[in-house]
Amino acid sequence: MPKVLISDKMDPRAAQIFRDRGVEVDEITGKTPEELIAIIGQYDGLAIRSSTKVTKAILDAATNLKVIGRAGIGVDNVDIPYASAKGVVVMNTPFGNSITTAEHAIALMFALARQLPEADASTQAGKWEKNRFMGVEVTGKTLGLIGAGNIGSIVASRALGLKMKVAAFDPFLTPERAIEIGVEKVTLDDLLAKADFITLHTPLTDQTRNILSRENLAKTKPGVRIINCARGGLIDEAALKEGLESGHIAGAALDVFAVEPAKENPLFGTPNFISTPHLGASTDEAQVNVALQVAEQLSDYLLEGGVTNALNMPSLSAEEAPKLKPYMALAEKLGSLLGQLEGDKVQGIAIEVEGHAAELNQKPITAAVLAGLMRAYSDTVNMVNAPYLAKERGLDVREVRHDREGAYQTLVRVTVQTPSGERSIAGTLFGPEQPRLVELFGIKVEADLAGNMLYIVNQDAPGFIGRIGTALGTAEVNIGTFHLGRRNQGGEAVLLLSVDGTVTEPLLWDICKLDGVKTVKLLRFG
Ligand SMILES: NC(=O)c1ccc[n+]([C@@H]2O[C@H](COP(=O)([O-])OP(=O)(O)OC[C@H]3O[C@@H](n4cnc5c(N)ncnc54)[C@H](O)[C@@H]3O)[C@@H](O)[C@H]2O)c1
Ligand SMILES: O=C(O)[C@H](O)COP(=O)(O)O
Repeated sequence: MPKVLISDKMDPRAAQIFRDRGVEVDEITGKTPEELIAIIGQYDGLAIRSSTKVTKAILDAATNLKVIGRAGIGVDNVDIPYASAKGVVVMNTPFGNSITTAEHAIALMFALARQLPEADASTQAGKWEKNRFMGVEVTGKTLGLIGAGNIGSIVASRALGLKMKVAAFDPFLTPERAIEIGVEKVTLDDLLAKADFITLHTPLTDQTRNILSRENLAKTKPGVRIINCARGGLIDEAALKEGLESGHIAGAALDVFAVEPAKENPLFGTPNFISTPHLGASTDEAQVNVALQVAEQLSDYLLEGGVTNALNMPSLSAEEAPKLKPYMALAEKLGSLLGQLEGDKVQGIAIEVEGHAAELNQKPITAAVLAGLMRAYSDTVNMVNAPYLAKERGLDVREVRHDREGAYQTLVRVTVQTPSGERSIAGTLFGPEQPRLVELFGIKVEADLAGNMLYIVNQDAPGFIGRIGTALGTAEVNIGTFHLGRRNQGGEAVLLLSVDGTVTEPLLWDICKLDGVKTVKLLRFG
């Protein structure tokens, strides 16, 4: 039974789903990194929100970890490149809290427009300062949206409902999508110049870090009000404070901070500044959504191999996973055969699919070929990290999908480029889940790739098979299966034998010395 740790506070329904699906679950929240390191080794899955920082040290200690699920959107608390290198899938729940966060941004916009927190504090202090709190209407004002993805577009729809104009800066927003969501697509400078309110909805990346820098804040319209419910680090907090103090910025509301938890922050106490403690996703509805989703996603992966909303692996629905499973087994075996025969000589690889295989998601097939190939020289490689390791090695990977009907109902062909030229092998599925090699370097064969096998290239000649049988028999090595193929009569032939018992180095040498033998190699398949 796989075992999952929930390490951040989550709706209790998450734990219930794990149990109902047959996954053991522990809820241990509020641990220090050291405490987490001490226990993480026993878990196959980790369910988190934003508090748990999944660092290199945690991942190094997580020797059984297969998947991390973020009940929420932002995954900047997870070292994704390192998780990928370790073969750990990282998933999030990209839509579960979008409405809630968009509503928080709108709430903060109103709080700024009418100075609600200050008015509340003053009233409850018995001051009744009716003339102090003069607000602004939002109707007819321009809302500048930085980032028009899931949350940004929901904010836009709410703002349009409030009769605001919405101008959006988002380099990835197409003109068609801008029309669809009713916003004007503008440059950042345009937005800064015309927005009465600015709201941020981008992830924190190298491009967005400090997007509201001192220089850009200076370009904003006098009296602008700024809202950030996305990520700390998008705004220069010191420059924001100065802008508020000078009056150029009429108000700012931050839900997120450069350093969290923000126990101390230079902005605290600044006039017209409102803060909430990263509450964007904190509604009953959103927390139920993300908790249920993360528990289902992690269970799907751990129990069935289904991959949803992964950030470092192609998606694979729980429905698709069983169809792809035999193909991934075939692909892994083909990759493994080439890895064992060609090893680190491989410079490029092409994975072609035809027939039934061409109707499926090709990414997992490719990942399985790469994992099999690279396992020849790395035992930590798996389907998650194989594409990354291949890229790191500078391996040129090509995927080809053929519509044509070939001799087989379904076929996966793998061709590697090596300094001595191209080498190609192909496999199919028999009946309907049995991986079978059907072509080996241009020679038709029909072989299961399983257990210990001997690969022998020889000159086709009478009596050769008898001599191999005698050599193995003398060494008390039993032949399990026997597959033979040849280019033409008397030409090059390939022999694939599955063997029981140990094939020693001296035995390999004895076979090597037999008349007509060109190559002998011991292969192992899992
Ligand atoms: N405060 C909270 O509790 C809370 C809750 C949920 C999400 N978030 C955060 O909100 C942010 C947005 O979430 P989302 O679901 O809308 O993400 P999303 O991926 O759907 O949208 C992000 C948008 O930012 C755009 N973008 C990327 N780089 C940009 C750049 N350089 N300039 C302008 N736009 C750029 C993208 O094109 C995309 O449209 C994320 O950072 C997420 O972590 C915060
Ligand atoms: O990215 C998110 O989903 C939000 O930042 C929510 O974070 P939380 O789950 O810690 O509230």
